[in-house]
Amino acid sequence: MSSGRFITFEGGEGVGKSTQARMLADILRARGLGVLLTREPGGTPGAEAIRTLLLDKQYDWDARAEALLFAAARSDHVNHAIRPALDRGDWVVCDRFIDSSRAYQAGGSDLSDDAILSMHTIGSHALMPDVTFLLYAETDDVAARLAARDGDETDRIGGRSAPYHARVAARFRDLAAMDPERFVLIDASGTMDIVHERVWRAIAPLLGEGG
Ligand SMILES: Nc1ncnc2c1ncn2[C@@H]1O[C@H](COP(=O)(O)OP(=O)(O)OP(=O)(O)O)[C@@H](O)[C@H]1O
Ligand SMILES: Cc1cn([C@H]2C[C@H](O)[C@@H](COP(=O)(O)O)O2)c(=O)[nH]c1=O
Repeated sequence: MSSGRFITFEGGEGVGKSTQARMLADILRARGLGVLLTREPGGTPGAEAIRTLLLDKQYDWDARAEALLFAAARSDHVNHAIRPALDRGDWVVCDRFIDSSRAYQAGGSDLSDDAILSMHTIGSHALMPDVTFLLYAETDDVAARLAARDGDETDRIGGRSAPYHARVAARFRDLAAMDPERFVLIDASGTMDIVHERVWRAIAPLLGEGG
């Protein structure tokens, strides 16, 4: 019987997911909990290798191949890292998961949500997070953060057009509206500490703390 929780961070490029995932993992560890901090695509040697294939601009995957590669990476990650951690009773804090495939591969292209979820059922036994934080912020604020972090560099998916990323953002919002029990919307504007406080307020009750 697992006592750990599976927490995911979702949202568009550069909105602060990795930062907030790390801050949440730190505060959970400080309370003596076992925590796996991980990311997608990636989190295992095999999935990190697939990440390189997916993000390298030299490859021209079509939408279906791309969705299958994300599902294969997730399958390895779930079966070799996430599921074992949850079975140990650890908390899992993951930077992106299935909702990114639903938003980017289905929302951003012509694949259906059902197709993405079928791949997830085959690859990862349809594992879903307990809580998903969807971070959002003004495009200009995020662009400034990304420019400071990456300069002009983008990867194969991050470098797609503004209309593509707008479709992704709209799909994230739709997913959150369809599943309000699981999703927590987080205003990601303000300092890292202010955003962390918003995240912590939603998690603290799960630990019997006020938040
Ligand atoms: N609240 C914040 N205020 C200012 N800068 C921030 C804030 N949160 C994160 N950053 C900075 O913005 C950049 C992007 O943050 P981060 O890497 O956490 O975003 P991300 O959503 O994980 O990005 P990606 O989608 O590329 O993985 C980093 O340089 C980070 O230090
Ligand atoms: C898990 C997942 C990710 N992506 C995209 C989103 C980003 O552009 C890249 C890498 O993610 P990072 O947070 O910037 O490190 O991959 C995707 O399209 N589908 C997915 O399932």
